[in-house]
Amino acid sequence: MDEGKMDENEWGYHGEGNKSLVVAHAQRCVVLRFLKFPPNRKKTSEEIFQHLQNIVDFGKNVMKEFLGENYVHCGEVVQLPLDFVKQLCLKIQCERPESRCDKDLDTLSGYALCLPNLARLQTYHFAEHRPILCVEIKPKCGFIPFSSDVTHEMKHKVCRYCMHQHLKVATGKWKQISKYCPLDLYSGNKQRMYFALKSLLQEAQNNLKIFKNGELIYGCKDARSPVADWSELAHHLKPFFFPSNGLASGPHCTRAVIRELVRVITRVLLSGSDKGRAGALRSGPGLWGPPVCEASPFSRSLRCQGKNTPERSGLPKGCLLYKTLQVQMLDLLDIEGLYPLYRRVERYLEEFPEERKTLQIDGPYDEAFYQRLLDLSTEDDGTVAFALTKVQQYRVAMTAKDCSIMIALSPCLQDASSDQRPIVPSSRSRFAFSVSVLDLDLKPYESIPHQYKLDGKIVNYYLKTVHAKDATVMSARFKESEDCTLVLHKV
Ligand SMILES: O=P(O)(O)O[C@@H]1[C@@H](OP(=O)(O)O)[C@H](OP(=O)(O)O)[C@H](O)[C@H](OP(=O)(O)O)[C@H]1OP(=O)(O)O
Ligand SMILES: Nc1ncnc2c1ncn2[C@@H]1O[C@H](COP(=O)(O)OP(=O)(O)OP(=O)(O)O)[C@@H](O)[C@H]1O
Repeated sequence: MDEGKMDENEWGYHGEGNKSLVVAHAQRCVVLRFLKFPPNRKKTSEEIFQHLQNIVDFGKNVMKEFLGENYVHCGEVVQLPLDFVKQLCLKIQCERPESRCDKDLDTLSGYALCLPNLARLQTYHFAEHRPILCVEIKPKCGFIPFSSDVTHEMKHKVCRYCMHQHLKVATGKWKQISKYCPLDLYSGNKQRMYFALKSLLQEAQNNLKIFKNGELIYGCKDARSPVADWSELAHHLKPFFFPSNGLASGPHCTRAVIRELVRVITRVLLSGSDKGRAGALRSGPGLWGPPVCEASPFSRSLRCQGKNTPERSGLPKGCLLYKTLQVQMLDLLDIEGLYPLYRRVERYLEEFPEERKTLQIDGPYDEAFYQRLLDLSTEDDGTVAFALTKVQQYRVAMTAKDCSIMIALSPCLQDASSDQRPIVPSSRSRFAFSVSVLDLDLKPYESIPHQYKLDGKIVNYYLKTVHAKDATVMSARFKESEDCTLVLHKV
């Protein structure tokens, strides 16, 4: 990219989250990722450069080690002409969802991250001419805390995502409770994964997006987004999954196309032999939480039908979901056990503020930082060193709980042999695919008190409202509900 000759007309709005905004180049397979800030909390250019460089270093030295070379794209920090950034910001403003406009794109520093456009496969510089389908999933936390520091029994039964759903609906973030439960997706059991993916398709929230040739075709921007339209989605997907047609339109076609999509995504998620050192994190079997979340409609249904609890995670060790889960499980103590350790570090820093640098709270995220993350001991010897290791592990775990997985699928000819990428078959076609992770920005040290408060809020809300109601009406209602008999298809 020639940073000297930037033209805002060559770039278009691609998407954004809470902390960054992404624009994509119209022809080349690159995106620019800018930081966003609340209007009156601007940072200096130097701070922004350092923040972006930390993101790159953390990706290179930590996440690539844990998740594997091929899944992680760190990109590079680029300096752009300020005029270009200002014009670009004006150009894209009208496309931003209202709910994200509480923060402004950083137009003052001129710094951004330049990354491959993961919605258009991994060819870094030039767009492929083949059509490309890309599914982005933000799977969230895939396990139930196993820490003995957990004080609310409910946290050992219902996963954080399922509990949080109720608070999110109550505060108007989303309109309805999703049937998606991360534990189903991370189960490695094809039927549970199938159910999880279909639930995401029914209620995408910010956990699922689908792009066709780099354009968003499915997924909601905020609670005001129109309801998901499967027939429209199937219309987009039909040429990918049933290229030679022969399938009439209508509900039957829609179901068939969605089924194919879910099967292909399940297969891709279970694939992978990429190397990574997440295995170094594997904790003993006793440390694994229960394999199901009691709030998942899938497991409720099994219980209702008198069937056994599904087995523990059957994810293949090479797959990205497995590795991501291992990193998430660096949260060994749960926020309840971690918070007092954070306070210990805080007290130390209050006394010795100059030590913040030595403790690598704000980086550098180098090899030494990575090595310290591998110490999984939970024996507290009362030292600041122990507290710091757990704090840093927690931050990394939280990062893995909030990252997204991008799956890019490109149809390939039956006899294609030149394609170096792995292939996934569907009933009527085959796809070259790639899997990547995005949003691997290390969670800030400062967010720990917020996490602590939010955790209490989520659990208390769930206990007060949902569970109390559950206890009285749920058992009766569920017996009558059609949810009780899930139809399990062969996958
Ligand atoms: O706390 P959670 O689980 O709600 O996660 C936040 C996400 O909400 P979600 O529940 O996925 O809708 C939230 O996503 P949205 O802004 O709601 O799309 C952010 O990803 C936030 O991370 P950060 O503060 O921007 O670094 C996320 O905060 P972290 O907890 O990961 O710091
Ligand atoms: N390299 C990339 N290629 C293609 N699309 C990308 C890339 N990076 C980000 N995106 C898109 O931009 C969106 C926002 O990016 P990202 O998730 O990194 O933002 P964020 O503000 O850090 O998120 P969060 O709200 O989780 O903090 C993503 O959901 C994804 O659709």
